[in-house]
Amino acid sequence: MHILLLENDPLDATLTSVVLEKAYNRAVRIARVSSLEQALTALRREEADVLFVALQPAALRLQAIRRISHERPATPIIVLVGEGEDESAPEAFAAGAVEFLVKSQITINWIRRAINFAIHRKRMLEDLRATSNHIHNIINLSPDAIVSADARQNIALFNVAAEEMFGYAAKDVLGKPLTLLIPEALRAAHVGHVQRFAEGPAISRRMNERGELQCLRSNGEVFPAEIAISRLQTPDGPIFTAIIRDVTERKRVEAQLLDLAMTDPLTGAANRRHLFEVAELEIKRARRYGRPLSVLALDIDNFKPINDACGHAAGDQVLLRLTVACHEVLREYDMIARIGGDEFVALLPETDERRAQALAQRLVDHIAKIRVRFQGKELQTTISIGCSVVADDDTSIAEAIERADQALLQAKRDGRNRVVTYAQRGQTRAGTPPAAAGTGADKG
Ligand SMILES: Nc1nc2c(ncn2[C@@H]2O[C@H](COP(=O)(O)OP(=O)(O)OP(=O)(O)O)[C@@H](O)[C@H]2O)c(=O)[nH]1
Repeated sequence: MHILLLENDPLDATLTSVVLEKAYNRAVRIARVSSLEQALTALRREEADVLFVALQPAALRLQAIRRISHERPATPIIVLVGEGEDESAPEAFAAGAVEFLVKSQITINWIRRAINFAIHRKRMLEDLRATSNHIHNIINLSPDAIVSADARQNIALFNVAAEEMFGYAAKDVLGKPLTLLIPEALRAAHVGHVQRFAEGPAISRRMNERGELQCLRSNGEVFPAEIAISRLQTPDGPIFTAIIRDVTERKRVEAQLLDLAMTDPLTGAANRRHLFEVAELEIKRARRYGRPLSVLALDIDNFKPINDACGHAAGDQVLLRLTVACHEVLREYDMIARIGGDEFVALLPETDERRAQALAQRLVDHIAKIRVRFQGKELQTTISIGCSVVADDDTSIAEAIERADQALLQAKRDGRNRVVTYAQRGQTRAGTPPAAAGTGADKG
């Protein structure tokens, strides 16, 4: 056992040394120093198992404890004080001492127990400090924001990821209300959530069914986040810790994927799958309310020569412009889908045969007037359209599209740039002839 004794009263130093030697049957090495600097020099040369600090007056003693525990955090410090100095114990512990003895009360057993306790306690404190540093590092390594709030819902912990996510420095938000991180409109609901959680039996859970919440950055931006919270009971009341994941990017990708799954990448029109999904719902709605539903099958006339003469890129521009033209003529609740190379289908809710034919004719007329500019050239095209109405006994939209296709073929045979409507019993009925395009058509 190696003990360092920092004592500026030589007589007391001798008395303490005698007790220590007796306590350890002389199996102890005691080094005596009388000033803080000497103690530090001795400790730098050789670590002591225990350091006794018995300096007088109290201020000198306190200063020594502070400095040594700062510079030599692993050294267990036992404070020795004179009679009547008991009240200085809390200060000594706060400064870093682990044990406190009054000189006149020292006995052999007492000092042995105090040394054992001091060594043990110091080790525990060191372990605690290492664990706490470790946890602190993990918290700051986390890519998710970790934010704790005290019982009054003031921010008590704000990790590095939280600083980046919310745009605040930890020092600026510690002690501030947690609601700082919640959009104003949701603050009351949030406080309710936390209160219900505080009163409930669970110690950890996701914030709501989907664990999702809207959060607020310092620049006012609202972002979606996934949140899990836990509650820790402490003597000062509960502490709530939230792990917050910014899901903005994930949501964006999800929306993009959803969009990709529903749309044709070249034109942005709906794709076949989406058309069929929407058509199924529209058919149900039309039957339930006894409303008409029509489909148009559209195809560009002589599209191949455009591709052949001007290249595929020029053809793509025509397809794109055709889609835009459809949106210009059709109503907001109509749907236009690209189902093949230059084949489109329009789904027209609340539209009977006459109105479908009129809309189709407007589309044919509109397209005929459009000129698509491509690399200094002006491309002109026309379209042909076949119309059909969804019949009561149709099992899917495919049957109505099939009939519209037959009418479309007839339109092609009749000379293109026109509308033909499929009539019952396989008949087709021509719409407005091309010569009269743009005149006499019902404008819907
Ligand atoms: N630029 C471009 N062309 C495409 C695309 N998909 C298909 N095509 C072309 O579209 C043309 C389709 O031609 P068809 O519909 O068979 O014939 P058409 O020349 O339009 O003649 P009609 O339909 O009889 O009036 C072919 O040349 C295909 O190569 C595409 O994504 N981009």
